[in-house]
Amino acid sequence: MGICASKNYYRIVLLGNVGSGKTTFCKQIVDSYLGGFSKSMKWEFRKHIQANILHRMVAMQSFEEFSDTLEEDEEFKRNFMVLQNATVADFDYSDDESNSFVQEVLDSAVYVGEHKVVQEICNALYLSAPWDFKYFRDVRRIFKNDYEPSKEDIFTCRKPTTGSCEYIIRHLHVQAKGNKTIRQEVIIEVIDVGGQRSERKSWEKQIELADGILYLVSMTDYAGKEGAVQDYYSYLSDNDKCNLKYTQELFKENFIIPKTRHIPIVLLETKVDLFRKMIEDNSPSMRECFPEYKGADGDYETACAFLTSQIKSKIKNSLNSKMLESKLERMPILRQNLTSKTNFALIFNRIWDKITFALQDIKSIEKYSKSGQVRKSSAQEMIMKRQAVKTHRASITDLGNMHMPGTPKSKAKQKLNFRRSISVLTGIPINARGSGTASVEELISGNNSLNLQRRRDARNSVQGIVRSKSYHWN
Ligand SMILES: Nc1nc2c(ncn2[C@@H]2O[C@H](COP(=O)(O)OP(=O)(O)OP(=O)(O)O)[C@@H](O)[C@H]2O)c(=O)[nH]1
Ligand SMILES: [Mg+2]
Repeated sequence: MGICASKNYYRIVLLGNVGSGKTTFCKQIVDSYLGGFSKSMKWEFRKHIQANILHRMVAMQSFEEFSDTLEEDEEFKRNFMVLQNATVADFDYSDDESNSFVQEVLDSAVYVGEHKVVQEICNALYLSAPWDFKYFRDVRRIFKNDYEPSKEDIFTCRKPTTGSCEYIIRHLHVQAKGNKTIRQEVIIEVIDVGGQRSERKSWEKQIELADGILYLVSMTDYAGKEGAVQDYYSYLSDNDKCNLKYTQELFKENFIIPKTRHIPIVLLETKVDLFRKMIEDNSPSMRECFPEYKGADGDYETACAFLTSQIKSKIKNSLNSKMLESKLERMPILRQNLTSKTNFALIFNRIWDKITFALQDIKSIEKYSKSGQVRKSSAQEMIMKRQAVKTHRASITDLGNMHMPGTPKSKAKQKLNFRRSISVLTGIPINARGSGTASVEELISGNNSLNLQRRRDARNSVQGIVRSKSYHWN
């Protein structure tokens, strides 16, 4: 019997600094569990996507090359003025397509967006705000009368959260244990809140009602300059920052406050895709940001481990209880690119594995700490059990990869267990042969040759739409 045997309704609150990916996580939930994005939601996204691009274009005036072009190129200037009027007047340009001004704005956006000087600025700034600049590669598609945002556009669209949103889903939790596959249906309420300082007043209330916390940290925050409000969050107030120091402080605050003490916390490091690119391009290099960093340039694995230890070390130094020391040691850590079009139900199943582990573990941590002992981290326990496992990284799961820590034998076993879970979640027999065969990697990516309808049927039979109390987008 799993630990959830006596309970099947859980409230999980998503916490994390601004832009850490809380809402993106929820978009994946809507897409995989709640029937996808409705027409009205897509319409809202369309407006935000277009507005974000226009605001970016107008803000480019501060670049010298841009203002030079404005002076020299009459046509460019005329088109730019159209966009400036549209944003200054906060004109709802996508509301009435028959309006000639609407068409003018759409045409001007394509003209300016595709201009060489704009494209060059975008390329230079890309990694500072990929969620906005990515769209500049596609302005012709986006500024069209009949533009309907793709799933990828929606996952990329940035809109800061105000208030809170609840998503209630039915998830079939599948775990492979030994030779058995354990299935348990759980109803999970996922709560999304805003990360801005002005929004964080509501966190306390949400924490009080939570069974567990999924705490999100954006790995790209390592590049944020101390004290500076980064360009890419231009909507932020002076009190909000996106740099690692601030992110660490915020996590520490929430980790040590009495209200979260007895609540299990799972750490989800997000934007691994961008982080990998930034590390590989040395843009900026880890050493530039942390003089004490000893890893080689471009070494992604070492950079990941360093970042995680930075996040943990800040808390470690301010703990004064055995209970919290154990909790930190044993905190499950996950990594994921939240914008990927992977099969989110499978990813979520792995996340839920960790949450259930943490739910169960918190009780044993409390029991242990009463006797004055610190429980070893789960990885350390594993090391003791299997001498061959040499690194504490065993507790970190890179969700998007088939990253299996441990010895070749234990890896093979984990892979088999994982295949077994997937088999239940997708309805595909583990030993499927012929055209129905799909590798684990293919299943994760949702990219296999299996009949789509068959996959959909299988998914629907194990997951059910419950409801969402509200959305941000309609
Ligand atoms: N490439 C990439 N982009 C991501 C990832 N997670 C989030 N983003 C992008 O980061 C931006 C911010 O994400 P949100 O989900 O809105 O962040 P949030 O935590 O809800 O922010 P607030 O509501 O302001 O607290 C969005 O444009 C996302 O597309 C990721 O894993 N990879
Ligand atoms: Mg949000």
